[in-house]
Amino acid sequence: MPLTKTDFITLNEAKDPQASRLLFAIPKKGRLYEHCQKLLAGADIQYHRKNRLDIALSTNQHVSLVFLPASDIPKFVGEGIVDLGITGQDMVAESGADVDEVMELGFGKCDLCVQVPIASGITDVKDLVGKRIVTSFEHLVTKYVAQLDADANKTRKQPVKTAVSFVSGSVEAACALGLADAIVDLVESGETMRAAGLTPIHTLLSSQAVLIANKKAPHPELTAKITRRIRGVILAARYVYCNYNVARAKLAEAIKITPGRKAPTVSPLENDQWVAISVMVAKDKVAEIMDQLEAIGATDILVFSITNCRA
Ligand SMILES: Nc1ncnc2c1ncn2[C@@H]1O[C@H](COP(=O)(O)OP(=O)(O)OP(=O)(O)O)[C@@H](O)[C@H]1O
Ligand SMILES: O=P(O)(O)OC[C@H]1O[C@H](OP(=O)(O)OP(=O)(O)O)[C@H](O)[C@@H]1O
Repeated sequence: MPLTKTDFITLNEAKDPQASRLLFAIPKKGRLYEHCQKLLAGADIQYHRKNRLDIALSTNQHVSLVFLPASDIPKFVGEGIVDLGITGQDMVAESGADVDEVMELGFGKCDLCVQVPIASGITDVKDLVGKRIVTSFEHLVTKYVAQLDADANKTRKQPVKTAVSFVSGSVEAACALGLADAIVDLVESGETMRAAGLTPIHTLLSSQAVLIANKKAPHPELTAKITRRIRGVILAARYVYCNYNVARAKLAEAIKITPGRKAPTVSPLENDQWVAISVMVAKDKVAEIMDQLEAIGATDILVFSITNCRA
């Protein structure tokens, strides 16, 4: 049985008679779990989780971590049972929960796609009208299909209805098992889809992990502090720190290549024909940028990873 707000309050008050802690929901397993562990460590939210317990009190912040299924987190946050949470945008959309999306976190990226057997030859979602669709995203798909049916029925004498059935996992097997003509499921690398002989014909939404908050959450200062810390960790993961020397005559070109987030730091060298530049560079562009710097004669190009930052 899920823990109720009363359970949390009892637990909090027993541990902390001064004030209740901020309740922060984290996926208890699955694709987002390890990323969340890294985020918490980067934000220095320390805790000790006892074996099999789904609540852990932070030892250095006024926070209780609550480990929940990713699919339940939007509802818990929306209803104010917990104050903050991390889950996928797909889960937020499916739940219909009214939450504040505070920040995209840059991991857990995937698309929710309509997929059909390659052998079916179907290329248009309109051809699924009146057929059977299996999915774990029952609400989103029912809404989507209702619109498809409504459009199709405008021009039909006999109205048709597309059937949507729910399965909780292994959705990709539904067509091969004869349960469905199409499925709606998440796709990242496409490996699962291809292995099941399926092909995508439409994307319902693109998703990534997000930090969500209850709209009337108490503890606004602590929420803002945690948000700032998480933003710092996310930013640090996207950038590297680059240091290099370049001839003063090439400074303008160098700044064009590495403009930095605001502007690069330019320091004089003992040799006044040269300057040293320190600058943040997007991690996914660093190799290209190093090539360009070399091409203008920059030397001693060093790249460092950033463990944390505030920008
Ligand atoms: N292949 C994938 N690549 C990237 N992100 C994914 C992938 N599959 C799922 N996700 C993201 O991770 C979230 C959790 O998915 P996961 O399969 O880990 O669920 P789970 O822990 O089994 O969930 P639950 O037990 O709540 O059903 C999804 O809602 C989605 O946002
Ligand atoms: O495009 P891919 O990289 O293959 O990823 C897509 C798969 O990942 C998710 O399932 P997951 O592996 O988390 O297991 P599940 O089916 O038990 O949810 C999703 O439901 C797909 O099946």
